[in-house]
Amino acid sequence: MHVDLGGVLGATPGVSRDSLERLDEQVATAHERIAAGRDDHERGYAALNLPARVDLDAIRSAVAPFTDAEAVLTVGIGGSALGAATLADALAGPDDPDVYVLDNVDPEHVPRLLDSLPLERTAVNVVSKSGTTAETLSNFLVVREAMADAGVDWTERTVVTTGESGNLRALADAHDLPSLPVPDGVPGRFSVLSPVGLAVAAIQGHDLDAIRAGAAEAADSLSGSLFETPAYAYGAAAYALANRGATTNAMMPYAERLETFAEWFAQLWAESLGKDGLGQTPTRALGATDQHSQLQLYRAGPREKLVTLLRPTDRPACPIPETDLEGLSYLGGSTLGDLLDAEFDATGASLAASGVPVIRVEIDGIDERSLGALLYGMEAACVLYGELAGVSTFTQPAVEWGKRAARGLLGGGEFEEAEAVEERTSLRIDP
Ligand SMILES: O=P(O)(O)OC[C@H]1O[C@](O)(CO)[C@@H](O)[C@@H]1O
Repeated sequence: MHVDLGGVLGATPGVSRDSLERLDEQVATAHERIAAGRDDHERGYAALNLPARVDLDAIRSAVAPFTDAEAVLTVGIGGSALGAATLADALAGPDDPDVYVLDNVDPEHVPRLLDSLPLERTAVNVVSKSGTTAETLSNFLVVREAMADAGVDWTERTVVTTGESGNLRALADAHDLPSLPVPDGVPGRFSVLSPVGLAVAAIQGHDLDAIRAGAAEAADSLSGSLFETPAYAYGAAAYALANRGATTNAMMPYAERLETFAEWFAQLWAESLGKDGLGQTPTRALGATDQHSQLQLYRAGPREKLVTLLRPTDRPACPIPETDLEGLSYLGGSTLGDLLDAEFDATGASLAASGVPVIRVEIDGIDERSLGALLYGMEAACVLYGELAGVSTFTQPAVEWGKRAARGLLGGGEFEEAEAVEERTSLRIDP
């Protein structure tokens, strides 16, 4: 992962070179804290040890029964789905099994998806760290029943990734299902480089060692200075910009294969840093598509955005045929890759021209090694940002209120939150 901060110097809000150098003292202190957390394999920091600790052979042997699958259905939500989906969408090859994700409980979508799948040749990858998440467990019960109705033995088609306890662990043990651990001390949104994110990549036959090697390279690059560590440069600059008013971070990859990465990044950034009234709101965009929907706002709207432009430097070409169409001949003979790169550079310059802070992030290509480095790099950037902001990066207490309310509404116990839902204020306008 290569990071260019040129687009934040002199922007509004922006960060000067001097400020970055002053901030680098705090980065050195934060890095010591992160290194100490890693040395003690402390909760949260332990995620940054995964390249050295993940057992790739265990993943490969757990999914071995499924490598002939025509389809892979991941049943999980949040960190238990987005990492696997990011790797699957980025690395998908023409001969890979199709990958689907059930990370919502939509009563129309779920049965429609299940009806469309070859269930007897589908691998079900059910993932939940807690093993108690309502959406994941209810979806899995629906999937299990659909398989039974289709005469398919779900215990032959299911691999489980979960914690040491919980419903899923009990189910896996009761039916002797192939299962993988969610490593202890690793929050869901930081678990892509564990079995949580790698099981599907293993079923697809991707090079897990290359993913790990890319992540290990990024781990080795962590040092006490943002001027030597791309991940820390990104985290520190984003933090400094948020303090100066850039409270939105628009993650804009210029590659279709990285669109799901922007979703993964959104959970990482939002759930880790959104605390104590602080945080930077991640939004998702896609280059060049959203130049034609969002760019107007980015350039001429409220000055509260950082735009992160992400691209692979090595990408396929796809020649644009010569044409004599009026005003288009300039395109003939170049490639879609050239056009997309020109759009990337032009959009960066257009934002800079209107003083909007831009950070350019480049990866060598869209391959296992580059993805490993990018995912690890952004995790380390997030941990550093959290250290600088003084927030507890590895917890997400604010999500529990809604879970208790929903559980109470469905008769799953007495919860004051459920009563609060009933007592909500309404000002309903009917047609
Ligand atoms: O893996 P689990 O325990 O099912 O949780 C899924 C997701 O739900 C959250 O706990 C938020 O509700 C996320 O942090 C997590 O990634």
